[in-house]
Amino acid sequence: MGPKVGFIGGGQMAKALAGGALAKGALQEESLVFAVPSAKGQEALRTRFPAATVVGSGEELMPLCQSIVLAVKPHVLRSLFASLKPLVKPEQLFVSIASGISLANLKDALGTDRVIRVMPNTPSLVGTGASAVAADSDIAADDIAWVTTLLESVGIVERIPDSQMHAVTAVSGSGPAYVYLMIEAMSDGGVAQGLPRQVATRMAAQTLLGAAQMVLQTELHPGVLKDQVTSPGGTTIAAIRSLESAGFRSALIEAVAAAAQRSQELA
Ligand SMILES: NC(=O)C1=CN([C@@H]2O[C@H](COP(=O)(O)OP(=O)(O)OC[C@H]3O[C@@H](n4cnc5c(N)ncnc54)[C@H](OP(=O)(O)O)[C@@H]3O)[C@@H](O)[C@H]2O)C=CC1
Ligand SMILES: O=C(O)[C@@H]1CCC=N1
Repeated sequence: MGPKVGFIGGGQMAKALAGGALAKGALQEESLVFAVPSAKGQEALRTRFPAATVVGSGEELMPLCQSIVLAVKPHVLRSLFASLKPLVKPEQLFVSIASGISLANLKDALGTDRVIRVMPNTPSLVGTGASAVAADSDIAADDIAWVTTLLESVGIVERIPDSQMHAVTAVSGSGPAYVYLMIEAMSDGGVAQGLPRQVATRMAAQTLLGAAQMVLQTELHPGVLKDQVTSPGGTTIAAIRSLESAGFRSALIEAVAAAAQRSQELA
């Protein structure tokens, strides 16, 4: 068994990352330690990860782990810094997934330079995550490699400067929610046209998946791919005309701007 990997926080995102990495063999369940305060949360983690260690607080977890993922809500993390800082050892690596807390703040609050900031997203659970990694230039190559390998086991990874974290949070961190909204709405449209709900949702979801794969695999501009679907005088251009008049593109651009602004406010 390798060095222990701790998760302070065991909610949606910690479970998505740990579950996805376990499924790909990038982490071993016996090496995992989770810290969550509630008995209910602890029980859920013991059921989900029976070979992992579950403790009640970050202070208990700290001495057990070599690498520690900070996976609590940003305001909770801020409240934990004072109790975690005295327990930090120079050999420990910290990986924060909390939105809105900069690398500089994290390093200052933890009293160590061995900090990497990551913005993952929930599709990591099924191996199709999109994660951005920010680290200062003095971070060891081994530390970056460990985090990158972990995240690549659950999806794609982009290295970005810390200053772009608000933008990435708005596009890929929060982005799955926008896509679920679109799938739900397309499904509603299908139901309105007489399709059974299950058929409509499966067709809508697979259509988004297929279109996304076309963008990633062909590397063609999305506009070129859109033109390939759009026959002159056909059904698709009728739908696009309707979407444009409803401000579909502008709504998405403004949604990303709103999320980025909220990320800045939370910082
Ligand atoms: N959800 C998402 O799509 C994404 C989230 N993030 C970031 O990930 C972080 C976690 O988000 P998410 O997983 O959604 O949050 P959840 O609300 O799902 O989980 C929060 C977890 O924190 C635990 N917790 C609360 N207080 C403490 C404490 N004092 N010590 C240790 N653990 C505690 C909770 O335990 P209990 O249940 O016992 O209260 C729970 O397990 C956030 O900072 C968020 O910004 C980043 C990218 C995407
Ligand atoms: O909504 C949030 O604040 C978090 C950050 C990115 C996704 N969920």
